[in-house]
Amino acid sequence: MRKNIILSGFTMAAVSHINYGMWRDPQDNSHRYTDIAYWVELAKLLEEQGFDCLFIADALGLIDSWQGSPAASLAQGIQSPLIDPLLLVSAMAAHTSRLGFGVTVSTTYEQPYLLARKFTTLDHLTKGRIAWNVVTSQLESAARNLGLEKQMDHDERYERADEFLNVSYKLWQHSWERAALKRDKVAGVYTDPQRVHPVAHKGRWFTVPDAHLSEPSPQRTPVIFQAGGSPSGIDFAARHAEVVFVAGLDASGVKKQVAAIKARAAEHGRAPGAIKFISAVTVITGATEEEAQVNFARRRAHYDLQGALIHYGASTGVDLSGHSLDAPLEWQQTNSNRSMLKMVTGEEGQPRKTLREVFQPEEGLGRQKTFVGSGESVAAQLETWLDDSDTDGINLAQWLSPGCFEDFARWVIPALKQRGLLSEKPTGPTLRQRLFPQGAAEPASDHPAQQK
Ligand SMILES: Cc1cc2nc3c(=O)[nH]c(=O)nc-3n(C[C@H](O)[C@H](O)[C@H](O)COP(=O)(O)O)c2cc1C
Repeated sequence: MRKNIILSGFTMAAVSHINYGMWRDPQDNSHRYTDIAYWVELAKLLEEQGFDCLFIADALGLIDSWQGSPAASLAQGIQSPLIDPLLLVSAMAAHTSRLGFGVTVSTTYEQPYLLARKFTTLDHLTKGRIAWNVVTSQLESAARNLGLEKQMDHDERYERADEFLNVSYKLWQHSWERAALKRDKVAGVYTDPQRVHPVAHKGRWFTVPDAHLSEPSPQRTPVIFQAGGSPSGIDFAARHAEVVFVAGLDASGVKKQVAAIKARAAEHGRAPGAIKFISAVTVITGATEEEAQVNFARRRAHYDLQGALIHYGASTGVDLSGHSLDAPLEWQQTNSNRSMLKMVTGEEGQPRKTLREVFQPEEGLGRQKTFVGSGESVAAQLETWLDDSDTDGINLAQWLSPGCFEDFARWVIPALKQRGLLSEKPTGPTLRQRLFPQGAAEPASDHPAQQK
């Protein structure tokens, strides 16, 4: 039985993430996303209610594949305007002591030497509570504005990501011995230079000859989160991820992805249990079943179906503006997010779903698994979902800000506790030790970060 499920709050530094249209609800606070007090309040709320981390998605360009223009996404606030999530963390860290922060950064447009320093800085400032959600990006608009004519090829992006992480591991794990830090005021020696080593990396994408610029932080390597489930994404996750964020409409589909990643991880020599899995879910709850249904009706009244299609089209590289809601979507090889596309088009030979079935289901809100009901009812549904999908926790999508987290904390968390699903919350000092209570602050010995 699960005794310690992972609770992560899922949002983006924008007025609307995947809660399309909710910003119009008078009770919603997302419009305050440029106010640091908004983020501090959110972090404090999640920490007080026992969440393990705040997971912040990101994108690097405008959402412009709807009729070839960003006009609709700008008008409807679909993931634009958008600010930089990494810059929010230190303020939230200053007001919390236990909450982890999983921040999305793409390997396609960064340099490892610079990004490794940013994560080391945040690991120091959070005292070991930072995680990196490693993505390879999916938007043509990002490529165009970051020096490329078009996106790098899908699988090539993962090859670059693999080298990116290997260089980063050298900087984080192998460049500085902890004993290098003397801090000897009398002798006037801060660092023993003999114990700081150049990483001497020369690869296909990156050249980093020298040592890491920052001293080692509590976790050294941030906890590695990953999201992306194409064959190359699965292989990447199996090698590097410690937490995988899986997407899926049904438990059996998610379970298959989990099994595929676990099997591949074993081939890479990683121990069973080396990777934890979370999936995105939406929860609409209340004091009673009736109140939950009233809240659900209210969310549906604000739900922006076109906004959902605008975002999904941009992520998958398909312009859905001319596509009938009642026609199934055909699989096509795009250079964007392939697992997200397959979620709707299905595998060859499977019955395919229409856009309406996926994005405006009777019982849900958009393409996340949705649970509606009283706290006890949601806790029961969640337990079944975790068992059937073989996942370790949830990434709870923020539908009403911050009301949906408050409702979850008030009604669902006590019911989860009663079921024993939160009965062994670890108190380890770092995020990695809370996620893997048997382990250390630094990555496990079978993780590639530890291989020289
Ligand atoms: C559940 C999930 C969440 C994702 N979140 C992000 C994100 O926040 N930002 C981003 O650039 N890419 C995101 N991606 C895209 C992937 O991380 C990946 O970099 C790329 O688009 C290829 O995905 P694929 O392997 O599924 O084809 C996400 C993918 C999945 C499946």
